[in-house]
Amino acid sequence: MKVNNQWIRGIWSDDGGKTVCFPDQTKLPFRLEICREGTSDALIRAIKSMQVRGAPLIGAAGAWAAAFLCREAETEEELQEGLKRIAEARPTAVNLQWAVRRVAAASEGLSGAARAARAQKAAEEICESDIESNRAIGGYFAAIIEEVYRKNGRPVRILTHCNAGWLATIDYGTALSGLYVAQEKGIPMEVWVDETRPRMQGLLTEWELREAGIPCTLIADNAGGYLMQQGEVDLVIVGADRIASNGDVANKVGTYLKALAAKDCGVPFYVAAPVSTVDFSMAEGVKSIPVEERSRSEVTDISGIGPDGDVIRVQVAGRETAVRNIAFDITPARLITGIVTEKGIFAPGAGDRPFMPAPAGTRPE
Ligand SMILES: CSC[C@H]1O[C@H](OP(=O)(O)O)[C@H](O)[C@@H]1O
Repeated sequence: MKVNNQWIRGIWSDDGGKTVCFPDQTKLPFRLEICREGTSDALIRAIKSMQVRGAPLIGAAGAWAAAFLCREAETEEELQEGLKRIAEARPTAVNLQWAVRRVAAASEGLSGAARAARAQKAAEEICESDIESNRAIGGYFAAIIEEVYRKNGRPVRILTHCNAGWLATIDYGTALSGLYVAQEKGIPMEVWVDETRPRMQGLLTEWELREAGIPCTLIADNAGGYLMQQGEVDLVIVGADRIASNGDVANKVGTYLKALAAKDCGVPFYVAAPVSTVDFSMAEGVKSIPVEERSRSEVTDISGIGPDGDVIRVQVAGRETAVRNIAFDITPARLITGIVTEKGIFAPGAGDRPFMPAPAGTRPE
């Protein structure tokens, strides 16, 4: 995306893979600071601290970390231990484990500079395919937005949770990709943006949409159900961190509650994600997908801008307060109208079994 006349991606290399650059998302939307890192350890830290975040972007950063590791490791043991540390940096987004496996497999059997070069090529391929997937996802969801616009003849009112925009990927995003494509087609929209406690990723979505000129309104997470009940939401679109084979979806905490409200109010509820977010080894998600629990400080403290314009954190709950910081929840397939992937839209809640091994010769429409 272009920001302040500068082309920026979730992560990119401008020196032939020696280092990678990425916006520090812990400073956004208050300050746009570009980080530059060239070691696997630095990228592990960036993933854990959420300087880079969002399932596909975590995968891409993990791929680059694995590529850096392939040029750092002096023994096979060091390599395998490092790959494990990268894959375990955050547990819920399956894209991370998937990307590390892809890079490791691509460079297996090679050594030295040849291994490093092949690993880097695999990381670059993962980044490029992410852009293509997201553009395709955007095309499918933009068609749904357009259908609502043609039917109602007014701006389409869309609610989204967390951030699944270009900041969560290499470019375009997943949930927001359809909005960007719809905007290119001249379809008017008005977006309700959940602030998304505790990390407030909704502020990233609001920043993205405002920079893109798409009208949006920031709301408290708990207001979404009321807006749906009052008929002020035409569509809900969210991202995903892991999708089980039956279509159960792990996404930012609060997504499940949005899906329940949408079901109760008859509002179509869509999930947008590349197929790399599907965990084909997992038959169902509600009981099986590992849900990350993060530090208490993300709940007890909140970031903001101080009087002198610096990013500061203030404490909103006491140190003696008991806290559980549950970072994701699982939405059952039965609550999901459609999962928008680069290979099409699937409705597991309506019986589609797109991620189960389809019988030979058949493919869900
Ligand atoms: C395009 S996937 C974005 C997905 O990742 C986010 O989690 P986090 O901000 O903790 O990395 C959130 O679940 C988004 O929907």
